[in-house]
Parts: sequence; structure tokens; C-alpha cells
Amino acid sequence: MPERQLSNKILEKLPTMVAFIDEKRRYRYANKAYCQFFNLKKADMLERFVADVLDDEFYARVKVRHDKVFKSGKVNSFSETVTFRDGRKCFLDVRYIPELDENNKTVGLYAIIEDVTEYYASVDLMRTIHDIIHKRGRRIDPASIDELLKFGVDYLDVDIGTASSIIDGVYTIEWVQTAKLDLEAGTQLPLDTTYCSVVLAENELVHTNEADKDERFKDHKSFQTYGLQSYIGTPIVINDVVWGVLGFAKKTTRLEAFSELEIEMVRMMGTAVETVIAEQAVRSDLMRQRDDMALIAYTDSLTGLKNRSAGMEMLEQGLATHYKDSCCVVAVIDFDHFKSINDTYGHDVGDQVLIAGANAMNDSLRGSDTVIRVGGEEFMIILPYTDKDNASAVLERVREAVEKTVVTLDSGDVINPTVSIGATTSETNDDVSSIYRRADQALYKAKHASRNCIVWSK
Ligand SMILES: Nc1nc2c(ncn2[C@@H]2O[C@H](COP(=O)(O)OP(=O)(O)OP(=O)(O)O)[C@@H](O)[C@H]2O)c(=O)[nH]1
Repeated sequence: MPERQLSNKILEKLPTMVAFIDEKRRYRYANKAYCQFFNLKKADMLERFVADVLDDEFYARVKVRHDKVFKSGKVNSFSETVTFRDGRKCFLDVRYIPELDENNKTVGLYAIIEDVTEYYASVDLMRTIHDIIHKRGRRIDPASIDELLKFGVDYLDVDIGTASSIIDGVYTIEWVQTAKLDLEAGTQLPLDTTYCSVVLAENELVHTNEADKDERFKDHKSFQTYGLQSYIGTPIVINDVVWGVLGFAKKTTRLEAFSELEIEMVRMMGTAVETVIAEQAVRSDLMRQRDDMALIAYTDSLTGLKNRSAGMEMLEQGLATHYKDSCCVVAVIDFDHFKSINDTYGHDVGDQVLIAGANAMNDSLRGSDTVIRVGGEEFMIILPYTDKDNASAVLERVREAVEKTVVTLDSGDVINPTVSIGATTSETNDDVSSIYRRADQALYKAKHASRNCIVWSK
């Protein structure tokens, strides 16, 4: 094929719009892509003035550019937005290249135009998806998955969008957006009755616009049950493991099959959902760790009871707020002759006795009362919203519970610990040290009485 013929063929096949305009501003050449874009037949363009082909408003803009190239003899590149009468908007990358004669006079220009609408649309989509997930100043929020689904349902013109987990073969709809189907988050379905099983089988994005004609879908239980004709779904993968599927479906066939752009959009959405879920998992791990650390910081490691910090904080808050207008009782408890238990049987046995005694005390309290290990063999009990009469009965139960505790050693020896208790009721303007001091003074008296008894501060 001669070169001229070949280049002509290539020009006709190019998706890029190419035209040549002479100095009288007439079309001398326009390739197929150019004619198609302006919806004109080639015969209706060639030899016609540009001014007669384009509408007035558009030509007015183009003319300025043309004049510039003809005057300067230099290339002019720019981006242009064209809005058609039907509202369709196109983004064009335009390049005007002058044709110069031997005297460097511009005798025409080549218009080389790229339709970048799809590119701009995808940039726009990326921005929208990014904005939904990373709203400025907002933490990544699982609610943004609802927003993403809603956007997807509208954009794809489908009936339903879901983000579902598939954990141990159980399919659970975690997020759902639909105005047309009766489904809500938390719904569990057999996996083989959802198109997700197709996504899982293929392990990549799948889509169909005619499920009834698609081998992968037509015999599927989901098609037989719900008759969904259009579907697009992509796996959600977290840390290399498939977590679930993001899917969109429509009962009827869509006007057109899913476009490349729509497929890419669903892929991007899948990635966005992965980000949100992964972030959420990291955050709940951190929160769990924080809770665990708080628990450790406030727990006595030997007995599992609240420790001194937790107890004093609780008492302080209680006195400052809810115990203020109602009486509470604080009791300080100390094991009797504990040194001799340690000295006789060793520290480990002493620990065993402390644990058994702590359990006995804890078990004999009401739900509202709290026992705290203040340190060593000293404990405190806070009994809120109570008076001396009621608290006396409870503390007597505590004392007896310890007295009845039996720690039997491997040697056959038996230890029966006892405790002394000093107690006091709260007074107006009490703070932690004043109330604790009174209870401690009462304990001192109990130790100097018979031990294994309760003494109240007056
Ligand atoms: N096994 C064990 N012993 C502890 C712990 N904390 C404190 N002790 C011991 O508890 C004993 C307390 O002794 P003392 O304060 O003399 O009082 P006591 O022997 O109980 O005598 P009274 O309180 O007067 O009845 C000391 O020997 C401490 O070492 C602990 O966590 N484990």
C-alpha cells in the first residue's frame, strides 16, 4: 500500500480527532473521529467554513485561538470544555499546530483533539470516593461505607449496594443501601444464595448485565431466588485474606453493560472499603489494648481485685458526687497475725491465704459494694448508699467469711485466717483522707481489742 494511502487509513482509524483548517478558515480535512464528535458527515464538513459548522458561541471561542496561531505561527495547546445542547459535557485536550510555507507564513493549522472526558470523569470519581472516606478533619468512619454505597447505587443506577463479610462461610450483610429491596445490615444468608460466591470463585471483580444469559449466573441460586439481572462485585481483601465482597445489583438489565470506568470505580470503592475496615480493626485493637492496659493499671495482680489507685479514685469520685447526699460506709480490713503465717509457712503460702481471704470477702459482698486491696495484707471495702446498721450486717458477713476460710497445705496443715475491721460512715465534707483516717483509727482499736472483730468510729 502506498505510504499516502496508509497514513490516510491510520488517520481514519485514530481515536484522536484530527482536522486541517486553511487560512480562509475552511475545513480541508477532518478524520472520522472528528466528524463523529461533531456529529457531521465528512461531506458536510470539507470545504465548509468553520464558522458554519460550529455554533456561534463555540466558534467565537475557537476563533480567538485560531487567530492566535495564524498570527504567531506557534503551537497553541489548551484544554476546553464543550457542553452539548443535550447537556452532555466533554473535556477536550486541544493542540493547534500551524502549517508554515517557505516564507514562514501560516497557511493552515492542524487541529489535534483528544477527548479526555473519561479521564476527567475518572479523576472526578477518584476525588469523590477519596472525599467520602477522608472527609477533611474527620476520622475514617465506618459510616462512610454507607455513603460510598449510596453514591455507588446512584452512579451505577442499580437497586442495591452491599458490603458483606464472609467469615467461616457465614455471609453477613454489614452495610447495605437500597430503596427497593427489603434488606438490612446484620442479615445473614446462605453464601450460595448470593452472587458473592461467584466473586469468591473467580477471586476477582465480576460483572454481568444479563445474568440470564451468563453461564456464571444463570443457574445460580441467587438468580433463581431474586432474579437479579445486573451485578458487579469485587472481593474485599484485608491483610491478604478475603474478608468479604462489595457488590451492586439491579433486578433488571441496565441500559448499557458496565463501562470500563464503572468497573474501575467499583474496584476503587473496594479499595476504599478495605481501608476503612482495616483502619477500624487497627483502632479497635488499639482500644482493646488501651482497655487492657487500664485494667492492668487498676487491678491487683495477686488477688484480681481493684488496686489502691482504682479504689482511691473510686472513693474520691464517689465522695465528690453521688455519696455526697447519701451516707456511705468505708471499712479498712487487715489480716490478723499475718507475719506469723509468712514466718511459719513462707511467703507463697501467705499469698495463698491472701487470695483465699480476698475471694471470701468478695463473695460475701452485695453487688453495690467493692473490696479493694490497698496494699500488703490491708484491704478496704466501700459500701455506698448505706448506713451503719445495714453495713454492720454486711461487714459481719465478711468477717465470718474469712474466719470460715480454710487453706489446707500439702503438708496437711490447715490455716484459718481472720481479719480485723475498722469502719466509719461518711460525714459532710469528708474527703478520701479524712474518711480513711477514721476507718484506720477504728481498725487500730480492733487490733488492740480482740482482733477478728469490727470496731466503728464513733
Ligand atoms: N505473703 C505475703 N505477705 C505480705 C504481703 N504484703 C505484706 N505481707 C506481709 O504481711 C505482714 C504484715 O505484718 P504486720 O504488719 O506486722 O502485721 P500482722 O503480723 O498481720 O499483725 P497484726 O496486723 O497486728 O495482726 C508482713 O510480714 C508483710 O511482709 C504479700 O503480698 N504477700
